[in-house]
Amino acid sequence: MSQLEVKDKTFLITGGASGLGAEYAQTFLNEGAKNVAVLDIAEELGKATAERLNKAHGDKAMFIKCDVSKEEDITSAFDSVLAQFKQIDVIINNAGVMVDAPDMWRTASDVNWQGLVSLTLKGVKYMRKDEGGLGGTIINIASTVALTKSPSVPIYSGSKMAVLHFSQCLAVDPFYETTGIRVLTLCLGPTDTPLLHNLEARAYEPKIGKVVADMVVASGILFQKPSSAAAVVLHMYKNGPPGSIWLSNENKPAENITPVIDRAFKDFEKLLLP
Ligand SMILES: NC(=O)C1=CN([C@@H]2O[C@H](COP(=O)(O)OP(=O)(O)OC[C@H]3O[C@@H](n4cnc5c(N)ncnc54)[C@H](O)[C@@H]3O)[C@@H](O)[C@H]2O)C=CC1
Ligand SMILES: CCCCC/C=C\C=C\C(=O)C/C=C\C/C=C\CCCC(=O)O
Repeated sequence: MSQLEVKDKTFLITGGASGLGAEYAQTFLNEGAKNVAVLDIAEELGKATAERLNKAHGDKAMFIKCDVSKEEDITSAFDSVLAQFKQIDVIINNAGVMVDAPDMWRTASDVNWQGLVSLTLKGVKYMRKDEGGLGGTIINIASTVALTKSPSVPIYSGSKMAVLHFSQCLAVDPFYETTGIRVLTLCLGPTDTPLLHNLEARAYEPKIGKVVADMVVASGILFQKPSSAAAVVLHMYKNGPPGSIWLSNENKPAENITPVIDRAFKDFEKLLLP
């Protein structure tokens, strides 16, 4: 597969006001993206990010306040991006929160899971070639917690496993041949953003949170640089075959882990199929 162009493409990035989403916006504009729409619940931060991007890249970015856990926000933000930029070629479903605490897990699950599903479905409807669209790319952000067992954040981990499985099920052949839409998934390891601050308060139970937060410090787990994650997303966008799943961990280059996941599913099939 030849490399896909970033030039002339319009990106929609959720959770793009700060953290990794803002890093992805910057990276794709540096690569010549035509436009970037930043959707985020954080209004002041989002406006400031769009202003910074516009200063550096000449009015190519816009910010839209959007809480991805709210269906009406997603619909109206999607329509606003189309009204302003006339097209959407790439959606990066990046918005996510890691809080399993009792008063927060439902909202967090709506953001991490339902919001991502909703925007993916909206993107598919708009982009699909078999219904008059131009095709495109949808990048869904999962986590390495979808591949390991994290006892402190089982709800967050479950939502990321759901993201991974939803994306791979959606992409099964002949999805790409029919729609012209590449669905790509990123399993991201610990990366140095505010998501990893205040770890103790993020567990489903404070006692466990303290143990794990201490363990994370004691074990010296590397929090990779946001720029490493962005380099992997750029690589995936340019080179990722439809349905592929990627790893970004410990500042290493992009690794296509689709064969590893497929092998595991083949083992399940051996158990299940006659
Ligand atoms: N930082 C890390 O170690 C890892 C992050 N990830 C995933 O990467 C994605 C981005 O994470 P970070 O940038 O690290 O987090 P972050 O906390 O630094 O930034 C998250 C952004 O999402 C926005 N956001 C939160 N709730 C929202 C909502 N309801 N609607 C719209 N936007 C909302 C925030 O305002 C913020 O701008 C998330 O999906 C996260 O689960 C995955 C694995 C590791
Ligand atoms: C309450 C402490 C939670 C620690 C979770 C740390 C980061 C999770 C962010 C991710 O999305 C995935 C990245 C890395 C996972 C690394 C360690 C997880 C350890 C959690 C556990 O064992 O419960």
